[in-house]
Amino acid sequence: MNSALPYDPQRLSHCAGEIIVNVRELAQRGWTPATSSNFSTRIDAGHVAITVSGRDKGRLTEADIMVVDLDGTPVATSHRPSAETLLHTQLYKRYPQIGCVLHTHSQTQTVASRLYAGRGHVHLEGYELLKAFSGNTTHEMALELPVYPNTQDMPTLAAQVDATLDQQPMWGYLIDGHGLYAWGRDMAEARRHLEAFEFLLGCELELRRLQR
Ligand SMILES: CSCCC(=O)C(=O)COP(=O)(O)O
Ligand SMILES: [Zn+2]
Repeated sequence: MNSALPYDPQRLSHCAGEIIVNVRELAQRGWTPATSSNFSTRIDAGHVAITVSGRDKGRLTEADIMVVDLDGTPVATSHRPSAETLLHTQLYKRYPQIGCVLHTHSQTQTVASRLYAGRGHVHLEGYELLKAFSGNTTHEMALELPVYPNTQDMPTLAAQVDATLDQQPMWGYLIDGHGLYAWGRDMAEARRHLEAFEFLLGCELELRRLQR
């Protein structure tokens, strides 16, 4: 380990590479329009690799990934971390086993967040794809995906997320008119959860359209 840094730079390089490759694929699907979205992976118990604020997430390079501690304070960099860093670090702080947090702004996620904001959640039931969420072994179950009001006040939003996590385990949530957060123990699991939410929200929107 480089003694000048409180984290392993090789581990940061690995995390950055993983974010770049995966986010490029998500961006190609149109899930990160207009510099939106943010992404992070855990470096170690006290440090997180996260995207720099305002960067084009479809064209990320290692220079677009920085380090914060679990309070969201930049470490050994003058870059500004994602405006939504607290929504990432609250999960790493609360769950030592969480290794990756992904936030995207696909059209499906955003439209669903608008339609279900009044209800406060999207009810997902009976889908085989519910088994994509770790811990679920059958389609014979229901999952409530929370929808929180959008705000620029991250501590308020984080407090609402924490209040839900006190009541129920979950792998993601929507923010009204904004997008989706999903997470997992590593990039593969977080991405599986993100893709499952995207697919299931698309099914719910299509069902609504057909039932009109
Ligand atoms: C232009 S998108 C508005 C901010 C946002 O919702 C987002 O996901 C990106 O913010 P960041 O600071 O992480 O670039
Ligand atoms: Zn966002």
